[in-house]
Amino acid sequence: MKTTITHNAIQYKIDLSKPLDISIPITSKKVNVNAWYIDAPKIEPHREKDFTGSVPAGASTNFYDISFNPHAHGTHTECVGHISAAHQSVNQHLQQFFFLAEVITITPSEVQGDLVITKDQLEKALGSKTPTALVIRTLPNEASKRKRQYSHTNPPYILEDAMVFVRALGIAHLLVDLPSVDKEKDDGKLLAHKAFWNFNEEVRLNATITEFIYVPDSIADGSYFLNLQVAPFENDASPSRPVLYKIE
Ligand SMILES: N[C@@H](CC(=O)c1ccccc1NC=O)C(=O)O
Repeated sequence: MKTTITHNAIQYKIDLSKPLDISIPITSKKVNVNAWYIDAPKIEPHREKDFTGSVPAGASTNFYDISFNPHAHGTHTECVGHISAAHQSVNQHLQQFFFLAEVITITPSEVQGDLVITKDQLEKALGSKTPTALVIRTLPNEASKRKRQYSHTNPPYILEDAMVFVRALGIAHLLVDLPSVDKEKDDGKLLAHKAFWNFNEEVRLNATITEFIYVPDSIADGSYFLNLQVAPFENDASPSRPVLYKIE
């Protein structure tokens, strides 16, 4: 199923029958990807006194309760509500779902014992491109990233001036394969989050950060259309399923 998209007076062809899903699903397994020092998600039959919501247990339907944390347990998209005192819901602020996106690959560099993504690396990878959405795949890119237990591992993160550069380019949606764009233990500074949303000035309410994506090696760097939607929870963050379509 092919379609032509006209965007800023340019025509792009994509094939809707060839979606490239870059989400990590949420399971109740111990090996579910995890960060921020909490247990695995729970997905289990609802239980009342003499009722278990499971067909094998005798119920007419499967009727499962789910308990998870969007920031800790899989691909999720967040808005400025993640760091603001005032409640802000990603479901309210993400109101368009197709964006021109660029996939880039970065090997974080070592700075003072941390692995970081620098402005220089982003500048080189993007060249003259100014997409609305930026998808960053970091190297190494083992498939085990989909199951990694990140707590206390000090994963790579994005430097503040690199994020100022992202904002200045007008990138409204940033997607990364890391648990956070900031250092795991930073005493709450959250410099990259704040730079991205322009937190101390005119806040970019409609801008989003998607964390815990996984971009398989089979997806080449380059330009795509991105379909980005969240489960409609009214919360700062919600599980999401970013899907790329190669521009043909
Ligand atoms: N680095 C922060 C913590 C943090 O960033 C965080 C904590 C819990 C859940 C998500 C977090 N950041 C996600 O982007 C701190 O050390 O206070």
